[in-house]
Order: sequence, then C-alpha cells, then structure tokens
Amino acid sequence: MARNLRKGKFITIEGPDGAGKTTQAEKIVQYLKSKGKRVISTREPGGTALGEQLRKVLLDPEGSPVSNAEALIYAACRAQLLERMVIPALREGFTVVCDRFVDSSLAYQGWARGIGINRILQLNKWVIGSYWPDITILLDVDPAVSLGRLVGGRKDRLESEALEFHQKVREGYMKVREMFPDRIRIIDASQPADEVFRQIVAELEKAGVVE
Ligand SMILES: Nc1ncnc2c1ncn2[C@@H]1O[C@H](COP(=O)(O)OP(=O)(O)OP(=O)(O)O)[C@@H](O)[C@H]1O
Ligand SMILES: Cc1cn([C@H]2C[C@H](O)[C@@H](COP(=O)(O)O)O2)c(=O)[nH]c1=O
Repeated sequence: MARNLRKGKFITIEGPDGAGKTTQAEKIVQYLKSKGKRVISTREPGGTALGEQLRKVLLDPEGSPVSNAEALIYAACRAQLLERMVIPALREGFTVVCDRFVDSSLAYQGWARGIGINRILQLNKWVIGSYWPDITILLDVDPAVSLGRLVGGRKDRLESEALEFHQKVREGYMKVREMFPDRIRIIDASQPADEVFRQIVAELEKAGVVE
C-alpha cells in the first residue's frame, strides 16, 4: 500500500438520490474558497474520462449491470478517480470535495442490492488503501421526499428503482454510519437548503476542516 502523504483534507457528501448532495457540495466549495482554501470538487461515479464513460453505462436506464458487476464497475471508477485526481490533489494540499464515494457502494450495493456491506467493504479497502475521507456528510431524508425533488427529466437507472429500494438505501446508510460514527456526520436534509448548509459548516468546523 502506498504511504499516505496527504496534506489536504478529503470531504465526501452522501445520501439518497435527490437529498441535495450536489447543491451542498457547491456551497461547501464556495465556502472553503472564501476561507482561502485551494479546493477541487468531483463526483462519483465520474470525475475522470474513464469514470464519466463508466457513469453512462451505470446510469443508462436501458443498461443492465447489476449485483457483482455493478459493484465492480463503481469500484473501478473509484480506483481511477483516486489515482488520477484525489490522491495527487491531497498530496498537493488541496481540499477535495467529492459528491458520493465509498459509502454509496456500501449502502446501494452492499445493503440495498443485498451483496453484503462487509463484502463491499473488503473490495473497497483494497481500492482505497489509506485514502479514506477525513469527514463524510450524510444527508438523511426520507426517499419519498428526496425523490419527489427530482421531478422532470428522464430518471436514470438507479433513480428508476422502486421506492422500497431507496428505503433500503437509506437503511443501509444508517448501518454504515454505525460502523464509522467518527467519520460520518448525519444531517437532517429535509430542512431548507440554507439550514442544512449551516449545520454542515458547524460539522466541518468541529472536525477541524475549517477554522
Ligand atoms: N434542502 C432542500 N430542500 C428542498 N429542495 C432541495 C434541497 N436541496 C436541494 N433541493 C433541490 O432538490 C433537487 C435535487 O438536488 P440535488 O441535485 O442537489 O440533489 P442530489 O442529492 O445531488 O441528487 P442526485 O442524487 O440525483 O444527484 C434540486 O432541484 C435542488 O434544487
Ligand atoms: C458512487 C455510487 C453511486 N451509486 C448510485 C447512486 C445514484 O443513484 C447514482 C449516481 O447518480 P448521482 O446523480 O450522481 O447521485 O449511482 C451506487 O449505486 N454506488 C456507488 O458506489
């Protein structure tokens, strides 16, 4: 395993589809920049040329990767993102803000798809090595509410899953949070976006990510 030479902080944002991750990630980036931090933002699946190609495969409503294949493709995207973007940026002292990361795999593939959180964790321990996030903001909200926010436009392959699947995703996140209580900070994402952001900033300050 490569020695961890990180100088910057690694922040990930998690939650069910439509929880407000992208909205909050953008606010966090602006906030950190206003504090004089050098920041890069990215997302999973995606963030690299290969990752964006694989994203199309994973989210294509006509596509069919499920179960083990799906878990492995998400892990491949993660490996590429870490090697090409996240690790070099952290070593240069940038703060990295990532919209979804390993906890999505644990909740979606590990729990909701039924592969097993521990099996997905083993796979991802190999992919991530020592580059685990410093802090993860988990936006918790009833999927009946968050999916309702995604009105209009064509639903992707995961968004098209039944409400029961998304309820299992939420349940999965709660289990993952129990496994990593220090890293994962939960925020009630049913609140207005500005209040959600206020609470995120408080967590980032508590964690020493910003002064
Ligand atoms: N706290 C909030 N309350 C109500 N609506 C919100 C809130 N946060 C974001 N939204 C709105 O909900 C929609 C989805 O938000 P956003 O894209 O940030 O969610 P997401 O979690 O990134 O979604 P996805 O999982 O599909 O990528 C957007 O229209 C956004 O403006
Ligand atoms: C990283 C990751 C993502 N997913 C799922 C979760 C979402 O339904 C999509 C990504 O779409 P978004 O608009 O960017 O939220 O992919 C997953 O199942 N497993 C993962 O590891």
